Amino acid sequence: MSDARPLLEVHDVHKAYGRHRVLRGVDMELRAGRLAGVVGENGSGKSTLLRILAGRLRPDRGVVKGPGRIGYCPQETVLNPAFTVEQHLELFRVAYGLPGLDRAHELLETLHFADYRRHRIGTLSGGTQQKLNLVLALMHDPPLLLLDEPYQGFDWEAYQRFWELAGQLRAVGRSCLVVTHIAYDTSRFDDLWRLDAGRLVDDARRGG
Ligand SMILES: Nc1ncnc2c1ncn2[C@@H]1O[C@H](COP(=O)(O)OP(=O)(O)OP(=O)(O)O)[C@@H](O)[C@H]1O
Repeated sequence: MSDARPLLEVHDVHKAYGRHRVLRGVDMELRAGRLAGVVGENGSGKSTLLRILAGRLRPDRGVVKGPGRIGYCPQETVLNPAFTVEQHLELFRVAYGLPGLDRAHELLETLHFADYRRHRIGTLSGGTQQKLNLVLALMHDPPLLLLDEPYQGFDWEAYQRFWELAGQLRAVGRSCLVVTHIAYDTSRFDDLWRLDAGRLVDDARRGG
């Protein structure tokens, strides 16, 4: 596959809530096989931007061109507390039109929570629910993943496993865009932007 065209192109995106102008001309290009980060203070508009990129929110102005299939992992989990992990996988399998759950089960192993397959969501810790949230966004193997604070609630081991998984995805040409207010570990990203005053600026503090 040619790498010439960006996987995601964002041009001059604006969004206001009433008079509160949150995004004021966001530009971005993301290529295949990249691990990208957007950092910014609480309330700077990171989740708003991600919702727009995921097609969940309409911008007031501007253009977003992305792949047809996107994996979106919102900050708040969208899980039903009465259903088990496996029932969630089955629901999403049908929604995505997948023939089976091999990839989903592989992801449970990678994130180390296969033992919870028959557990109801209401009995799981916040970190384990977040792992399922990630698997649901990933199980149809989309070329682009939009992850909003994906390691929220993770312990150190889960955090390491998340980055291993992100590395594996990058190696096979998938791209991840991670939104976080935690600005450490930024050397892990190939591309890093800071959302500041409604615009994305290249973050010069990135290491590596
Ligand atoms: N639906 C909404 N209606 C009105 N204001 C909103 C709405 N959603 C977000 N906002 C406001 O827009 C601003 C940006 O919110 P957003 O959640 O995008 O920021 P964020 O950078 O993701 O914050 P955090 O790091 O706290 O998650 C905030 O001031 C927020 O209060």
